[in-house]
Amino acid sequence: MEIEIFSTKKEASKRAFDIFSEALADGATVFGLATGSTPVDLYDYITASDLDFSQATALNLDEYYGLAADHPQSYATFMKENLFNQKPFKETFIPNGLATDVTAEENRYNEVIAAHPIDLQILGIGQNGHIGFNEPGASRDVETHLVELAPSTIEANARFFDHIEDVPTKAYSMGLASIMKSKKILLLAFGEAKADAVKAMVEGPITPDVPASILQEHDNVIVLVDDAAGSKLLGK
Ligand SMILES: O=P(O)(O)OC[C@H]1O[C@](O)(CO)[C@@H](O)[C@@H]1O
Repeated sequence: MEIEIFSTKKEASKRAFDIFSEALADGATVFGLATGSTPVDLYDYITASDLDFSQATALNLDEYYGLAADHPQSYATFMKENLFNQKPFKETFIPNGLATDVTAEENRYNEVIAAHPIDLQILGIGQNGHIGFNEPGASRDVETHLVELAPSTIEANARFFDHIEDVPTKAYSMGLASIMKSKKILLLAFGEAKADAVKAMVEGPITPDVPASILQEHDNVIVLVDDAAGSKLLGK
């Protein structure tokens, strides 16, 4: 794991943009993308750039169960508003939140991932150490699956909804096994609320209690943090 610490979120996001651009220039064609507040500045840099993704494929990590793609809080809508409307990709994939045949949807999305091996995966991290929606206790062997969201995740994401009761309690998510297949991983974390999760991911034992800690076993991971998120790392 390579860790880089920046004074501000903006500087870290600019570095993320540079890594993204280099990957594209080096021939990457499949990008794994994340939602949430973390990658928004990166997406702003991308939409303001002249990078061309018309030959590229995007695969998203997760989608809320029960939300239609055109629901205002769906991750499909988030991606359109923050990236795809301004920067069209050749093709984009995201789990179908309305799919009620869970096994069929898990299999469908696993086939999508198998057909489009991810060159560069962007990740955020939850305050409880989740990546994608792989909550504490998640098995490292699982691919796309329907997740029961942790109460702390529902609370953290309530800020995007009018009422906490509106936050879906489940989501389809790529599994840890799917994420670990990505050729390169770029994880971003900003703000003091992420400091404990970052420390546990980087310096703690590899444990299902901190799903992101499995990234210590991947040989091509870059972690970009701001000072606040990196404040508990040794040597800080
Ligand atoms: O970036 P945020 O909003 O802090 O969320 C943390 C992570 O949790 C998720 O919302 C769950 O997948 C990710 O999209 C995000 O990277």
